[in-house]
Amino acid sequence: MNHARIVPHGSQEQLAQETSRRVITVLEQAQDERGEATLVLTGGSMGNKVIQAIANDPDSALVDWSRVNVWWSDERFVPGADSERNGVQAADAAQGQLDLEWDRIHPIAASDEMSTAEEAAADYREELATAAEQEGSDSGLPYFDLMLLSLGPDTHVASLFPGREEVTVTSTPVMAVHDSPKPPPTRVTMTLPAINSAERVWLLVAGSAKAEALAAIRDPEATPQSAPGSAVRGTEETLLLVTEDALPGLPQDPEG
Ligand SMILES: O=C(O)[C@H](O)[C@@H](O)[C@H](O)[C@H](O)COP(=O)(O)O
Repeated sequence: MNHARIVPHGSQEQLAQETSRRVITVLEQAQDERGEATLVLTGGSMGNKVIQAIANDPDSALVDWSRVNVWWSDERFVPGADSERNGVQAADAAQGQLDLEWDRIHPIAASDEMSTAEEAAADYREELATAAEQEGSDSGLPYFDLMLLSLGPDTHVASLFPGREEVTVTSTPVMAVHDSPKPPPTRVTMTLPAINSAERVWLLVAGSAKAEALAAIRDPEATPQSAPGSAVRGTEETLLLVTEDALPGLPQDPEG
């Protein structure tokens, strides 16, 4: 992952707050340039802390939230109100503080809306393609200003797990995942080409429990199959936003 710039932080709180500021800056700039901004959210505890930090950040008023499009890189295929849903956790973290427009929020369909994860994936592909068409693009994907991702302890990102065929798929931007090694077993995920279409990809890596995974994705021998997190890159920028305790060799932060 030599293409990625590592940005260390002293604690998870600092990581959340500084990432919040970075996100706000990107969204603001995108709105200045294009009139709107598009953010792809991630699940995971650090991703939720970032959303919470944005919701509590006085500078979030610099963004016109009614012109922010929100997508997810993956979702657990469970009922819509289930607290395991990344979308439900994101809404809880935002605490109603961000004045988003309902029709710009794009959750992946839940298991009480569609009968299979394949249907939910097809539905998301269509929604993405429609958004792309509205932007005058036939690529099947709208312009993503920023893709936030969280690194799993096994190096997974979104629902792309090591050793699984989903990491090699290039024929579709979104697919169903069955028998996921991490529960719940059924999921819907963006594939690597969709993730890597984003202008900026920022990978959140927090805590000493992620140190091995971080080393694995930075190993020059890493492949998408051995360490999916090693294969993500933005078209303009790839950042590893990390806490120092996830970086071997740097001092440990007792609060991290
Ligand atoms: O769908 C999931 O199971 C989660 O979204 C998962 O992909 C998560 O993002 C990472 O495992 C990092 O999670 P933490 O930040 O909680 O360690």
